[in-house]
Amino acid sequence: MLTALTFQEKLQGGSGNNGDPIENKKKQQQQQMWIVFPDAVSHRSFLFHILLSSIVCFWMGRIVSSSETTAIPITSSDVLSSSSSFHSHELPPQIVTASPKVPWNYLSFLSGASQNNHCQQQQPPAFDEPSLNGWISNGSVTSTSATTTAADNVSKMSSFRNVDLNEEEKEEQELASRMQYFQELVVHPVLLTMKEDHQAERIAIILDDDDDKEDMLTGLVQQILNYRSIRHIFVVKESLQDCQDTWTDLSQLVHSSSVVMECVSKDSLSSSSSFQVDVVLILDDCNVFDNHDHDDDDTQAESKQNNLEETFRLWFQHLSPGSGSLVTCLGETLPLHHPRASLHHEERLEKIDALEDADFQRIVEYDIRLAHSRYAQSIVVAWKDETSLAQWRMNEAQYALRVHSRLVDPSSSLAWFDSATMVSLKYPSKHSALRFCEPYGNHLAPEDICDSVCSEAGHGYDPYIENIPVEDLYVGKSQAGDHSGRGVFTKVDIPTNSYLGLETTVHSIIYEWPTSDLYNNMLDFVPVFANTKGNVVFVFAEAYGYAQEPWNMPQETVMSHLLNFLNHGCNGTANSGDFTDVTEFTINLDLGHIPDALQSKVDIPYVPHFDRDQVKFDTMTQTFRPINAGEEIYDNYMSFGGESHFRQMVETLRQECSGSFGMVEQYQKGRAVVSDIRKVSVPNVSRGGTDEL
Ligand SMILES: C[S@@+](CC[C@H](N)C(=O)[O-])C[C@H]1O[C@@H](n2cnc3c(N)ncnc32)[C@H](O)[C@@H]1O
Repeated sequence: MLTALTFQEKLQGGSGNNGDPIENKKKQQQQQMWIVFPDAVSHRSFLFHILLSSIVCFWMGRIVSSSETTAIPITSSDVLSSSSSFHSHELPPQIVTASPKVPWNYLSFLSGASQNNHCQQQQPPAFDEPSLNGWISNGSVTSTSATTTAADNVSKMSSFRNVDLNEEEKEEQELASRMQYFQELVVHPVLLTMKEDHQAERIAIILDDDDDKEDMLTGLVQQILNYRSIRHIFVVKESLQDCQDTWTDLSQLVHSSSVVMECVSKDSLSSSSSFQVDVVLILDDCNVFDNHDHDDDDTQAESKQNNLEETFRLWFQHLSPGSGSLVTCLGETLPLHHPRASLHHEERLEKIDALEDADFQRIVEYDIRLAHSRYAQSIVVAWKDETSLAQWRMNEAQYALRVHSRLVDPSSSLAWFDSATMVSLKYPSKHSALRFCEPYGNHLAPEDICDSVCSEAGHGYDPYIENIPVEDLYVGKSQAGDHSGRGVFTKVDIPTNSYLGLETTVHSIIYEWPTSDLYNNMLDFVPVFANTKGNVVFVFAEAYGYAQEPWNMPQETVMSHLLNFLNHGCNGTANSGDFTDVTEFTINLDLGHIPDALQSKVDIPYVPHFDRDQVKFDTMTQTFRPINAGEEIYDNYMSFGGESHFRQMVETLRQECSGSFGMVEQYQKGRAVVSDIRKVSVPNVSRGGTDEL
């Protein structure tokens, strides 16, 4: 059993809380919702609104002052200052009955002070002044969410230019702004990319006990509370005693939701086997606001490394199976020429090593650029399972949908982060990619990875490799076999290692994994779809595309232009694409997995270079033999089924190379409908064909 102090239990009864967090959050929003008149609203109705609000507030004040609750002489500041000495027997009887564990800040909610604040919020702001109570969304309606302090931070930021502040206040606001930026960029990427059926309910935060970390912790909790799925937040401290300082602010944040906040000591954590969370944020090593680098001596560095491994392993055990993820800081991103860069890089890789050693299957990093700092902070996200990284690779609209559906109130709580920000974070920095293959001590990347991914062509396409434009190619009757249909030939001599039609392959049609997933589901669950015209999209991918699983989820790519018509070179006659020293007839199908040479993914957890360049690798075709003018260009189809259909792909090739009809050929000759093809053949198997030119 975990030793833990529960400061906040579900508030039921007295608070009007019904136990459903979404309902409660909505209810609170409704309580705090206020209307901002759009510019188009006439001045007269605006004045009318002020008048109406004043009358309502006046009467509300009368009602409140005559009620019992105003007898409680507590204001927000009273509450804050008395937090550590609070005892439940000091509560007025009626509230104790309502909820024995009610935090006393609930009293301020009931008190006149709180009601008055509510009324003040009803006052529409003057048009030429920044809002101090919320974030104006599209000039029409706005609401403050459960995380009012987050909205306060935003409004503080918005008042930078307009309000006459002294230096100290300006500095304070700037700090709040920077903090919120960091908090948003740490919390949202990981929560937004949790799998749809494994959204985060339980989350743990580890921060050290520096004074300035208290505000950081409060802000992180505010951001986390934005998520409808969150049920339980654990704050992990050295001892339970350490929670005392921050607890007042924190419990205030969750007071009206049914999220449970709990303080957990590190000791109790290591002795507990039942404690499970979906996400852990380990931010005690983040150097966000001071710019000092703490140089460790060798012994310190070694023990730090051992601790890291232990910590990560411990969290690996406590993370929920399937989708558990860990977020931590990787350190500053120093420029390559910086005098401390090597040492720094060594430290970064040690952390990555520790994560890999703790069994994390996929690791990505992204940079948070802090205006005041010389360099960026690298954040690393590690997942227990290898398919989670695919969630990190969605498009802007998909992220936007998630922001919309997962957050209670994105418009008032997010000042910096949105779906477009997420897109900008989904690729690791060039800095980390460049550094990855550099030899530092024992942290060399595996040699084959360096050869195939890092050093091959650097970033982008290699300027020293010749590109043969599609104008130099033509389509003719293939010489691959009787039923091989059309093929691609060259008008010019092509040297070994040339690119083919880069100018068109960059326009390849990529069915990203969510799209592939969608149409495969449609075919599985709505079989009639296979015989509709809509299925042409599927036929196109099946007949002319090739599969990859760069992030362990199958997706298809179809080349544009005439390169679509490249046929497979049977019996090792391929002269472009993947080079293999085995053929479809000699390859060992009992391997059970696709050979490394045909892999479209790199099977180690952390590969920033590949992550950045994946689309390039998937859309690029190069020759590996010289090809003379007039010769047919052959591809190597053996990898086209991806990992999941590797065996079926090779078996299909064996048949086609023995003279049987290929998929599109059957389709075009009317010998099969696609539903049959899907049954007898396999998804992603072969490119189509016809012998009728
Ligand atoms: C991408 S298409 C290639 C262009 C195709 N030949 C056409 O005319 O549209 C793939 C199809 O070509 C056929 N094909 C490719 N290579 C072949 C080969 N070596 N022998 C027989 N058929 C082949 C298969 O039928 C496969 O479905």
